[in-house]
Amino acid sequence: MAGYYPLMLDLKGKLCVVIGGGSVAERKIRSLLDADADRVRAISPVVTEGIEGLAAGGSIVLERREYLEQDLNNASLVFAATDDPILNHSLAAAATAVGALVNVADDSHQGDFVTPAVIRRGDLVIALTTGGASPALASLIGRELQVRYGPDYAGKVVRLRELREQVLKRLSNPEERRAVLRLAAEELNTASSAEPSDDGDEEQMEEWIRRLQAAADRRLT
Ligand SMILES: C[C@@]1(CC(=O)O)c2cc3[nH]c(cc4nc(cc5[nH]c(cc(n2)[C@H]1CCC(=O)O)[C@@](C)(CC(=O)O)[C@@H]5CCC(=O)O)C(CC(=O)O)=C4CCC(=O)O)c(CCC(=O)O)c3CC(=O)O
Ligand SMILES: NC(=O)C1=CN([C@@H]2O[C@H](COP(=O)(O)OP(=O)(O)OC[C@H]3O[C@@H](n4cnc5c(N)ncnc54)[C@H](O)[C@@H]3O)[C@@H](O)[C@H]2O)C=CC1
Repeated sequence: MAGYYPLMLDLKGKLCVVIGGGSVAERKIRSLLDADADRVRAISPVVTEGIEGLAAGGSIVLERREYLEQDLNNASLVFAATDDPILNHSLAAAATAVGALVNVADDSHQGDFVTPAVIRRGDLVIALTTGGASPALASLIGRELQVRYGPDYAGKVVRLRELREQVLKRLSNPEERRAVLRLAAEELNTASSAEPSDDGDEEQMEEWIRRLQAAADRRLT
C-alpha cells in the first residue's frame, strides 16, 4: 500500500506512451483522451478495434510492433499495459531511467501512480481510488457519484466560474467575497437550484450577486 498523492495533471504537449494494445491499454488511452492529452502514442503488435479506430481518426499515433527501448524517449507518462509481466516490470525501470512517471497495469507497486475512476462534468472532475485494494469498488462508487453529480453540473460550474470572475472584480472585502461564493456554491449544489438560467445575461447575473450579497450580509452580521 502506498500513500498516494492525488493531483490533476495538464497533459497538453506531454508525450504519453502506452505499451500494449488490449482492453486495459484501450481504457488507459481513452482516459488520456478524455483529459485532452494531445500526444498519445501506443505501441503494440496486436490492438483492439477501438484502438485501431482512435489511430485511424488521428487521436493517437499507433506503432504496430513490439516495444523498443527508444519508445520511451521524451515521455512524461508511461503505461505498461502488456500481458507480459516481465516486460511490464522492465518497462517500469526503463521509464524511471528516462525520468517518466509509470503506471504498471498488472502490479501497481512497481509503478509510480495508479489510475483512478473518474467522473467528468465539464470543469468538475472527481477522481477516486482504493489504491488497488478493489478496482471493482472504485468503479462502483464512481457510478454512484455519476448519479449524484449529474450532467447539469457542467453548466453549474460554468455559472459559478462566471460569478466568481465578477465577484473577484467587484467585491473588495475578502470576508464578504468568501461568503458570497460559498453561498452560491451551496445554492447550485442543491437539486432544485434557482441559478440564472440564461448564460451571459448580465441583468440576471447582477440580480444574483445582489441576492447573494444580501444573504451574505445576513450571515456575516
Ligand atoms: C491498481 C490499478 C492499477 C492501474 O491500472 O492504475 C488497477 C489494477 C488492476 N485492476 C484489475 C482488475 C479490474 N480493474 C477494473 C477497473 C478499473 N481499474 C482501474 C484502476 C486500477 N486497476 C488501479 C487502481 C484501482 C483502485 O483500486 O482504485 C480503474 C478504476 C481506472 C482505469 O483503469 O481506468 C477502472 C474502473 C474505471 C471505472 O469503471 O470508472 C475492474 C472492474 C471491471 O472491469 O468491471 C477489474 C475487475 C474487478 C477487480 O479485480 O476488482 C486487476 C486484476 C487483473 C486480473 O484479474 O489479473 C489489476 C491488477 C492488480 O490488482 O494488480
Ligand atoms: N490495471 C487494470 O485496470 C487491469 C489490469 N489487468 C492486467 O493488465 C494486463 C493487460 O490486460 P489486457 O489488456 O486484458 O491484455 P490483452 O491480452 O488483451 O492485451 C495484451 C496486449 O499486450 C501487447 N503486447 C504483448 N507483448 C508486447 C510487446 N513486447 N510490445 C508491445 N505490446 C505487447 C499485445 O499485443 C496485446 O495487445 C494483464 O497483465 C492483466 O493482468 C487486467 C485487468 C484490469
